[in-house]
Amino acid sequence: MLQEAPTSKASRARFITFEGGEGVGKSTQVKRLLQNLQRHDIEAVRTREPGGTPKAEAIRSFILQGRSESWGPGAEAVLFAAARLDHVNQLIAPNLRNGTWVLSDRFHDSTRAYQGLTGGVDDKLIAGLESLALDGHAPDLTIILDMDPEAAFKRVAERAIEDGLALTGDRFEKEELEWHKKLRDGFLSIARDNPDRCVVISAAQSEDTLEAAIWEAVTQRFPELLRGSQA
Ligand SMILES: Nc1ncnc2c1ncn2[C@@H]1O[C@H](COP(=O)(O)OP(=O)(O)O)[C@@H](O)[C@H]1O
Ligand SMILES: Cc1cn([C@H]2C[C@H](O)[C@@H](COP(=O)(O)OP(=O)(O)O)O2)c(=O)[nH]c1=O
Repeated sequence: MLQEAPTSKASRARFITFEGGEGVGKSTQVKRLLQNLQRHDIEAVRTREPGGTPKAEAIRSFILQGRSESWGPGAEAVLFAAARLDHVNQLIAPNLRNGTWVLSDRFHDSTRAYQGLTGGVDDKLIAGLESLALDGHAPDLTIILDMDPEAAFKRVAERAIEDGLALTGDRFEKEELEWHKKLRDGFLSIARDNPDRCVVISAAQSEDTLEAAIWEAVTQRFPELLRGSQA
């Protein structure tokens, strides 16, 4: 009978998540990290939350259009977890099993920060939803992009003007500045509580400088990348 070769720790596919407030540059940096990994011959995919699978994208539209707002943060935490469960089962776990690295623009820390620490949902409910939805697939590394929310909004507005785009804003982007400051503190407290998994990087730098800082954090955490040892 054929036996699967054991995957060595050095060659195991990694799951990396990006977290932080609105407009700090997560999507931009997820794309850049994907390219950097591919340049090092690492198979990788990028995805996002809420979303990543057709069912989770349906939940994303429902929430971000504001249709669940009146249900309150507890019910919204359940909806985000339902989307996550499908995302983990259908996309994240199968890719990791096949040796493909997964980069996700937001993941469970967003529920913890938005619905839990900022929205006031009980920690026990958040923890229960987390263990249900993750099913053992905690990220290997979480990059938290940190920035003063006022400066981030200014940057997004300037970029929108440069690109001739209208600023719209979804359900959460419309919250007050104080709320966004609390959210920032929430992400920083998650980083303090999970020092082995989380790295905080200042997002108040150019896209290129930030990309280099993220690459340094990723290669420090996974030195096998520089040895070119993905089996
Ligand atoms: N380091 C940066 N400096 C200046 N502008 C940036 C930087 N990173 C991203 N942007 C711009 O800010 C806006 C939000 O970036 P994005 O990557 O979509 O953020 P997020 O995914 O965190 O919401 C975009 O217009 C993007 O081009
Ligand atoms: C994954 C997740 C996202 N969210 C919120 C954060 C964002 O406001 C929104 C996702 O919208 P998105 O447009 O992806 O925001 P951003 O570009 O800032 O990442 O959903 C939660 O409140 N809880 C969650 O668990």
